Amino acid sequence: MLLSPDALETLRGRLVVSCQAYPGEPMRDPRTTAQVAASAVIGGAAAVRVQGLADVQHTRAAVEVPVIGLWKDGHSGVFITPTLRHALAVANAGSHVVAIDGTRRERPDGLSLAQTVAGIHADSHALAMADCGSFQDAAAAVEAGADLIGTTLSGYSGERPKTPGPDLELLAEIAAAGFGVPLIAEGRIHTPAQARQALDAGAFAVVVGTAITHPATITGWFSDALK
Ligand SMILES: CC(=O)N[C@H](C=O)[C@@H](O)[C@H](O)[C@H](O)COP(=O)(O)O
Repeated sequence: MLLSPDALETLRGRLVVSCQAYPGEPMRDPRTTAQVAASAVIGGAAAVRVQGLADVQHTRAAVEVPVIGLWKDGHSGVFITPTLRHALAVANAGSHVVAIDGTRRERPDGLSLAQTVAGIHADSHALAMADCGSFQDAAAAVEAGADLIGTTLSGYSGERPKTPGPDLELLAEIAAAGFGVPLIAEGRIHTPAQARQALDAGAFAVVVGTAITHPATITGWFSDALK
C-alpha cells in the first residue's frame, strides 16, 4: 500500500488542494498541473488532488505529499472515475488515493461501489475515496469499504441543493454519524473562513480547488465585483 490508513493521519485537520484545468483551457497541461500542485505544497497543502492520468504522473514526480487522483470521463451522471477500469488506471498512474464516484447511482460498468472498491484494493496499492452527494451515499460508501468519504458531489448529483458555499449541513450530519472513516469536505469552499467552518463542522480534512487553482473563475469573481 502506497499510503497506509495510518499515514492518512498526516492529513488530519489539513488542507488538500485540487489542481484541475478543464478541457480546452489554457492551463490544461499536465506539466502546468504539476507546477500548480508544487506551488500549493509550498503554501501548506498536505496533499493534492489532480485529474487525468498524465496529471497524476507529472504531479507524483513534482511533489512529496500524497496524490489523490481521479479521471473525469464525461460531464454528467457518473463521470468521476466512473468504472473499475478507470480507477485502476488512475492507481497505476501513481495515485496514493483514487477518488471515484461514490454515489448510489448505477455505474457504467454495472459494478457496485463495493465491487469497485474491492477491485481497487485487490489490484492496486491505492486507497479509495468515495465522492458522495448525500448522507445516504456516505453511509453506503462506508458500507462498501471506502477508505475515505468526501462531500464532493453534494449539489451535483441531484440529491442536495447546490449551496453557494460548502454544504456544512451535510458535513455536520455525516460527522455526527461517526462512521469511523475520514470525512473530507470538498466543494465550493471559497474562503479561508469557510475552510475553517468545514473543519469545525467535523471534517477530517478540507479540499479546496477553484478558489486556489482556477484563475479564470477567481478573476471572474473580482471582475464581477467591479461591474
Ligand atoms: C463536481 C466536480 O466535478 N468536482 C470536481 C472534482 O474533482 C472538481 O471540478 C472540483 O473542482 C473539486 O471537487 C473541488 O471543488 P471546488 O473547485 O468547488 O473547490
